[in-house]
Amino acid sequence: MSEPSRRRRVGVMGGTFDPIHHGHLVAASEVAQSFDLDEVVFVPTGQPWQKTAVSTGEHRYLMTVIATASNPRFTVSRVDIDRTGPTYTIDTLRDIRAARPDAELFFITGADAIAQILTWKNVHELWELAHFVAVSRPGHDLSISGLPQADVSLLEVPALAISSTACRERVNRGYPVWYLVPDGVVQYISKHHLYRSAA
Ligand SMILES: Nc1ncnc2c1ncn2[C@@H]1O[C@H](COP(=O)(O)OP(=O)(O)OP(=O)(O)O)[C@@H](O)[C@H]1O
Ligand SMILES: O=C(O)c1ccc[n+]([C@@H]2O[C@H](COP(=O)([O-])O)[C@@H](O)[C@H]2O)c1
Repeated sequence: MSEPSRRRRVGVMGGTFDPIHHGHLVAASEVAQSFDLDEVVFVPTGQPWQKTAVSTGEHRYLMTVIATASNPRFTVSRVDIDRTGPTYTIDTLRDIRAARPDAELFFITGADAIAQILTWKNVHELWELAHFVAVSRPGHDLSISGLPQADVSLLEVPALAISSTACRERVNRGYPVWYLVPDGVVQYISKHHLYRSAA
């Protein structure tokens, strides 16, 4: 008798990625290992409605492509930057599911993002579309109290105290971001003069 075929397991790493840094990449890599994922799709936000003054979607998309290019399991989706209006994860997951109807989805968030999830649009429908994996992040308590235990997992990942905000501020002050972000992203930021006038 043949074994039932295993469903493809796909991680979805949503973020503004302004810029993408090694904290994002380590989080995705650790979840891929722990949850036996076949692919992690990085999805740069289009218009993140809880943030202000972000770089253009094209800059953030291209930096994400550069940062993930060397990992054969990492891909990048344009679904959020190509959709007009504010970015909601409910739409992200519906679009990713439409493109991969047979896949089991795992949405990856940091401790700070999961703490805010009850403010997200249609939060109670999110659990039907994906399993959520909340990863540890320095400076943030990792807790899922108040969230459905069966739909959210916690994962401790190597602590990288890096944020996009700190990277932007460093560039703005003329400090290096080598080794905080991938080398190609350092060069992209320099080539396009990102983060120079406003952090
Ligand atoms: N160093 C990190 N360790 C673990 N998770 C992280 C880390 N940095 C970001 N994340 C998670 O990655 C996702 C996308 O994060 P985002 O693109 O907003 O980066 P950020 O560094 O938090 O940006 P900003 O400083 O501009 O708010 C979120 O779920 C966030 O919690
Ligand atoms: O769906 C929402 O209402 C919602 C509100 C805030 C953030 N999110 C998602 O959370 C992910 C991380 O967002 P951010 O703003 O921390 O980069 C990203 O995929 C966002 O689209 C989603």
